[in-house]
Amino acid sequence: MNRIKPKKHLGQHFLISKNVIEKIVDEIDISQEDIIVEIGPGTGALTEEILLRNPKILYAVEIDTTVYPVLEEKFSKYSNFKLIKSDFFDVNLYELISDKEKIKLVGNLPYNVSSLMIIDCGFKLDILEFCVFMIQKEVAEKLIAKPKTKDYTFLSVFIQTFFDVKYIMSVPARFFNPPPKVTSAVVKLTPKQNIVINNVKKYKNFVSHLFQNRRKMIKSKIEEGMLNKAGVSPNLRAEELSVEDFIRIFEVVENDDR
Ligand SMILES: C[S@@+](CC[C@H](N)C(=O)[O-])C[C@H]1O[C@@H](n2cnc3c(N)ncnc32)[C@H](O)[C@@H]1O
Repeated sequence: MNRIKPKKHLGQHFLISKNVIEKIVDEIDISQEDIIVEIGPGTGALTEEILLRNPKILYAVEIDTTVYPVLEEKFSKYSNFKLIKSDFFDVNLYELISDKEKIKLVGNLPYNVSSLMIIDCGFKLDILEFCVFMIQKEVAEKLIAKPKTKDYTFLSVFIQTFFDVKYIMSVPARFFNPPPKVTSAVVKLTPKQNIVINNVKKYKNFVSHLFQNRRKMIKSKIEEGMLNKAGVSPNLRAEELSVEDFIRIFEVVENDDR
């Protein structure tokens, strides 16, 4: 492990606490039928614990070419370990499974792109069983934030529309090498049943638009007639709307056939 010098630009902070690693993997609740995709295995700290619990297959997607030999050597005896030598954003998860199969997506995410990776999950709802991620605590707090709080942002609404979010635990910086500047947290995201939004991309742009100039009343962005139809007061600000309000307004706007 120590042969690899951590690379800051790839967000490399390797987990060094066996206890934390075990707790994360406990959350994945691995069975022999599981298809697991790990984002950013690094030198394989989480990977090893996942493989010890014997999933059907573990795809580990890593961008850093220098860790490939380490991973290949360390896990050569595991026939269920597949290293995908790629940027996660270039991987088509749909190609890794057959009909009706689902993926447990996990990882100690690179913090510089963690929000983008989480948002990306909103576009893969139909194939995700759940996600277990280590992220910055401040991002985790956004994921669980309620309206009228400072943490309630675009990310809160977008993710809470599609996922039940569970805050598993905070993880202090000393459990990583090198220690990140911030405290971390483990979260579990489980796709909701009965999601009514079909056009996720449009919804994402819609929520993002309403959060621009978040102090402005929403009537400056959406016609009052539509807000009334959605049963939402036009004088409210985006940060005061519930997730259900966002969904209702979106549906009214979508179904407007003028
Ligand atoms: C925080 S480290 C976690 C490493 C290891 N899983 C652990 O917990 O010790 C993040 C890992 O993600 C990798 N990574 C960064 N950007 C990536 C991307 N776009 N696609 C795939 N892997 C990426 C980094 O090289 C690094 O190995």
